[in-house]
Amino acid sequence: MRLLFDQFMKKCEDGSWIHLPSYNYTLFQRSQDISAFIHAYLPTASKLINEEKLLQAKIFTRNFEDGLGFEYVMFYNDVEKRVVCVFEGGPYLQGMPGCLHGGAIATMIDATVGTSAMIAEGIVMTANLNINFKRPVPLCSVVLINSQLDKIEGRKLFISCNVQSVDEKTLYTEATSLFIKLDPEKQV
Ligand SMILES: CCCCCCCCCCCCCC(=O)SCCNC(=O)CCNC(=O)[C@H](O)C(C)(C)COP(=O)(O)OP(=O)(O)OC[C@H]1O[C@@H](n2cnc3c(N)ncnc32)[C@H](O)[C@@H]1OP(=O)(O)O
Repeated sequence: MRLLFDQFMKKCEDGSWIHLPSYNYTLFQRSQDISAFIHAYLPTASKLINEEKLLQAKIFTRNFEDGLGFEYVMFYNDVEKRVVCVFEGGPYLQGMPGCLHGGAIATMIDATVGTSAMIAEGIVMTANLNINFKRPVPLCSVVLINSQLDKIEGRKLFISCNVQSVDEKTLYTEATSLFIKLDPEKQV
C-alpha cells in the first residue's frame, strides 16, 4: 500500500495526478451543512431523518479502526478523467472465508466512481451500479480500483470501473455506473 502510495505521489509531482484528500475528509464538514444539503436536495427524505442522530453522521467507509476496514487513498487524473483508488480491505470486511465481502467491494467501487462523478459535476447520486464479480478478492490484499468517466449526457454521468490486482495480472471485478446530478428543483 505504502509503495503504491509513494509511486502515485511521485506521479503527482508534475501535476498530472492529484492526491485526493480522504481521511476524515467529508463533503460536509459540519452537521448544519448536512442538514442544509438534505433540505435542499432531498426534501422528501428529510421528513424521515432523525436530526439528532444526524449529528453522529460519518462517511460509511470511515467507521473502522485503522487497518480493520476500508483502507484507501484516491488519486485523480484530470486529462484522462480517471480516479484510481488504492484499496486494502481489512479483516472486518470478510464475506466468504478469506475473501472480501462483495458489499465491501461494491462500497469502494461506489466511492471511487462517486468521487469521479462529484469531481465532474458536484452534487450527484448513484442511480445504477452494475457489478460483475469475476474472481474473489483475497481478504487484506491491496487492489487497484480504476474508474473512467466515459460520458456525460445532460445530468447523467456514465462511469466504468474495474478492480485489479496490484500487478494488474488479475481482474477481480468489472462495473458500470450511472450517476445523476441532483436538480434542486426536483423533489427527490
Ligand atoms: C469532490 C470529492 C468528494 C468526495 C466525498 C466522499 C464521498 C465519496 C462518493 C460517495 C458516493 C456515494 C453515492 C451514493 O451511494 S448515493 C446513494 C445511493 N443512491 C440513491 O439513494 C439514489 C436514489 N435515487 C434517486 O434519488 C433518484 O432516482 C435520482 C436522484 C438518482 C434521479 O432522480 P431525478 O428525479 O433527479 O432524475 P430522473 O428520475 O428524472 O432521471 C434522470 C435521467 O436519468 C435516467 N435514470 C434515472 N435512474 C436510472 C437508472 N437506474 N437506470 C437508467 N437510467 C436512469 C432517467 O431515465 C432520466 O433519463 P432521461 O429521461 O433524462 O434521458
